[in-house]
Amino acid sequence: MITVDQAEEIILSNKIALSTEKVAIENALGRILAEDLYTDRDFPPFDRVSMDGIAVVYAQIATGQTDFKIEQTVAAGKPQVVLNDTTHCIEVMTGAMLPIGTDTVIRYEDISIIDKIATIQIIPPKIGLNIHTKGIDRKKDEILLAKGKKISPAEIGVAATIGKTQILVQKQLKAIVISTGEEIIPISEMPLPHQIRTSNSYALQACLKNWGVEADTVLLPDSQTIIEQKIAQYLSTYDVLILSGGVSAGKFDFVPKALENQGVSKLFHKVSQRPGKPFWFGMKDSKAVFALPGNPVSTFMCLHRYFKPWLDASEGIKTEPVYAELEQDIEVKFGLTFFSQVKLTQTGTGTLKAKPIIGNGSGDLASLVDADAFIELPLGKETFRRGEQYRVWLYR
Ligand SMILES: Nc1nc2c(c(=O)[nH]1)N[C@H]1C(S)=C(S)[C@@H](COP(=O)(O)OP(=O)(O)OC[C@H]3O[C@@H](n4cnc5c(N)ncnc54)[C@H](O)[C@@H]3O)O[C@H]1N2
Ligand code: MOO
Repeated sequence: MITVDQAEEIILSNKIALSTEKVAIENALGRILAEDLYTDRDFPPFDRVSMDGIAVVYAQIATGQTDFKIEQTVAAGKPQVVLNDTTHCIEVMTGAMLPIGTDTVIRYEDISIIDKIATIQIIPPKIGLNIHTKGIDRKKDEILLAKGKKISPAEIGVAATIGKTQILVQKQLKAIVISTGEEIIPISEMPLPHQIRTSNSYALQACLKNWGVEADTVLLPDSQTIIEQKIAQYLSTYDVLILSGGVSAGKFDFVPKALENQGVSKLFHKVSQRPGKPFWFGMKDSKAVFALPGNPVSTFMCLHRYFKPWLDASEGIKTEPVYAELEQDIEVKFGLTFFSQVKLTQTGTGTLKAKPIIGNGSGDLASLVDADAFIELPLGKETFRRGEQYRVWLYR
């Protein structure tokens, strides 16, 4: 049996390459940028008036002049004008081009205007006030966004300002969540006493959706023939297969055998962890197969601990690890890495505190709603002390 770290290393060394496609900017939110974006002009593109008021020559103020005749009024969106007489001023609006010959803008709040004469009430302390200087934010042809970045509303704004109506992004993974088990039924049906509604299909699909992956779902019975047929079909259609159930030692746990028969190379089966010990992972060419143990807490944990880092690696995304401080001691006597469910709170100084939520094992799906994350308590220790910090895998 391999360790959690070994399992992670194998999974990360089997990331897949995603192709690219162009999408309209309106549909680019949450996608991964697949091209570098450059400024097409200076930011801002001209000396931009940043307050409504008058534009003057500062040297005139320095001589003691306070009254300035207004030559004209310039709105934003008008071509640049010229100040004809240095002892005059031009009324300017926020967003307008600074008139040629002027160097300072004085706000309406600091002047009075009577009969087209502006009188300065509050002398500006220096030249250049209230001007957003051409190119001060970014210069033309500077890199704005490097490829590999996840597109948030901030990236949409800068892409829009350089006129990107279409953006090159990574293609989204095509994923399918396959739940196996004779007892598993669609959630729309009324379960008989021996049946269970397929919560995993929906929980996993929702996690994937959160991570920008639209996944299909399917239920399969515990029939090796059907599982094999379907796996063959899905391997030709999807980039990644995520199975739940049928991977442990039971008489009807056909998933590992079915996968291998369909040419999926087993890269490991069983990880020294609780929950999720019977986790199976394999590849067929560039297709990845995560066969997760069916117990809902195991499935959920394995998806966060293994699938998400694999997705990030495949998309070229870097995510920083998050650590939390144990709020109480935990004893782990079973010699496996223990992923304890924890409720997180943040202290005033920013430290995350983790309070263990002890449920009734990996079948206790309801306990997931009481917690926020799994804290990873590594092999090699039996007592994990209050105040010690460990990595957490957040799921909300
Ligand atoms: N002799 C052994 N038995 C078991 C071992 C073992 O090492 N030796 N491992 C145990 C562990 S740990 C786990 S976890 C489970 C995993 O078993 P499977 O992956 O084969 O999963 P199933 O047996 O199919 O299901 C387990 C459990 O989860 C429920 N389930 C399955 N799918 C869903 C779903 N889509 N939605 C909701 N619940 C689901 C299922 O009804 C079972 O109760 O094996 C232990 N046994
Ligand atoms: O992996 Mo199992 O989840 O320990 O019950």
